[in-house]
Amino acid sequence: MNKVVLVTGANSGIGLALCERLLSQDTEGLQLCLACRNMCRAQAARSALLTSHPTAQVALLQLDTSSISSVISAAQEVKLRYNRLDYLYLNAGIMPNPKFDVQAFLKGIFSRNIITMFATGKGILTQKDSVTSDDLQEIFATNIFGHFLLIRELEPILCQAGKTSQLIWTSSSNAHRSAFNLEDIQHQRGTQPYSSSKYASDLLSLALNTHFNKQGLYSSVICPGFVMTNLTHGILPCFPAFLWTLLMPVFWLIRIFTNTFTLTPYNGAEALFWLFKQKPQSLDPQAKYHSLTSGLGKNYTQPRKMDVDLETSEALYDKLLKLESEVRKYLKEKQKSTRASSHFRT
Ligand SMILES: NC(=O)C1=CN([C@@H]2O[C@H](COP(=O)(O)OP(=O)(O)OC[C@H]3O[C@@H](n4cnc5c(N)ncnc54)[C@H](OP(=O)(O)O)[C@@H]3O)[C@@H](O)[C@H]2O)C=CC1
Ligand SMILES: CC(C)CCC[C@@H](C)[C@H]1CC[C@H]2C3=C(CC[C@]12C)[C@@]1(C)CCC(=O)C[C@@H]1CC3
Repeated sequence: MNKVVLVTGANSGIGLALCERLLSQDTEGLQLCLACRNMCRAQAARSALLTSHPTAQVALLQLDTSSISSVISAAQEVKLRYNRLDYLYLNAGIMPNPKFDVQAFLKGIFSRNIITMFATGKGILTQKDSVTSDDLQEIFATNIFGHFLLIRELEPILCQAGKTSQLIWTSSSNAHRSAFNLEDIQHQRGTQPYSSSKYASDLLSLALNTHFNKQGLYSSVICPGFVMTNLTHGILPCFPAFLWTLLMPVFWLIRIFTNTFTLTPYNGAEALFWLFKQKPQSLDPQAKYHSLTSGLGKNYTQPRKMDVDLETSEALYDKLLKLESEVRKYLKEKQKSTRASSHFRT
């Protein structure tokens, strides 16, 4: 039986690099499913993967993690197509409207915190969030809640007797407890919705382990390091892509001091790929697995304890369950009113 691997946000960056790496190690024994919001970009990614691995099984799935109805129909489709799901990579993520604080950056360069600043981006980035058509904060909906709903919908194939499945979150070193507030889990009020959403994924992963390990479902969190992708290019919009490339020698230099500058999607996918090869029972639920690249360009994975606790993770889990039931109620009402309006039209 081939293992089924589903990757969200698989059409570019770290997600696509992971798919490439998975197929490079095992073309025959895998059924890869690229879950993407844009089917043209998904098709292009599939073609690229099939060019280097012509015999691979690569399927596409339309999934917009920021949309409740899209998540629910995508999950239905997965359950129809597959009777097992061995790995679910929760990788799709956004950091829209980032604001880079040049002053704080320059101050950071001449401070003791320079390494932390380069490793985590702490203190130099803020974002402006928006609201989705489901009335959720967009970053929260895309990076965490859509994925939570997906897991809940896929429970029947993720938790099967006698089998284990793995959930693997692409989190970030930018996840900070200080950006997260249990009273405002969507981060409606602050200026760091990205950091808050990533910290929430760290907490949620811990809670999922508490609730699902007995049923054979395990959750882990990774940090890809600082990788040049569409997401990071958006941070300095005045910088065209070629200028980022010109900065590469500077980044290689910085890498000597902080091995978190993985820089390429291939390197950033190291921990995602490493987790694929591990026994889930051997993993630490309180660790974040970091993709790291040494000054000489060698990739490796290192676990580091997360700043999370069981009590907060449980509290977040309860809030997400509550939001889930509200959202389902809202969806039912929306469907009822669309049915009624189409009835009147006919
Ligand atoms: N690059 C970095 O330095 C770091 C990245 N990360 C995380 O890594 C993950 C991958 O990002 P990265 O590869 O860097 O950036 P990319 O922008 O290249 O990849 C993000 C992927 O997520 C997809 N996506 C975005 N929104 C949605 C949505 N609503 N529904 C479905 N898919 C969606 C994008 O699709 P589309 O092409 O259609 O936009 C894209 O395929 C993210 O979770 C990010 O937060 C974490 C730490 C550092
Ligand atoms: C010479 C200068 C133009 C260099 C600027 C560097 C910064 C733009 C980057 C240094 C560390 C980076 C970083 C991120 C974004 C870009 C930096 C701030 C992230 C916050 C991107 C998203 C993440 O999830 C974590 C990254 C940590 C490091």
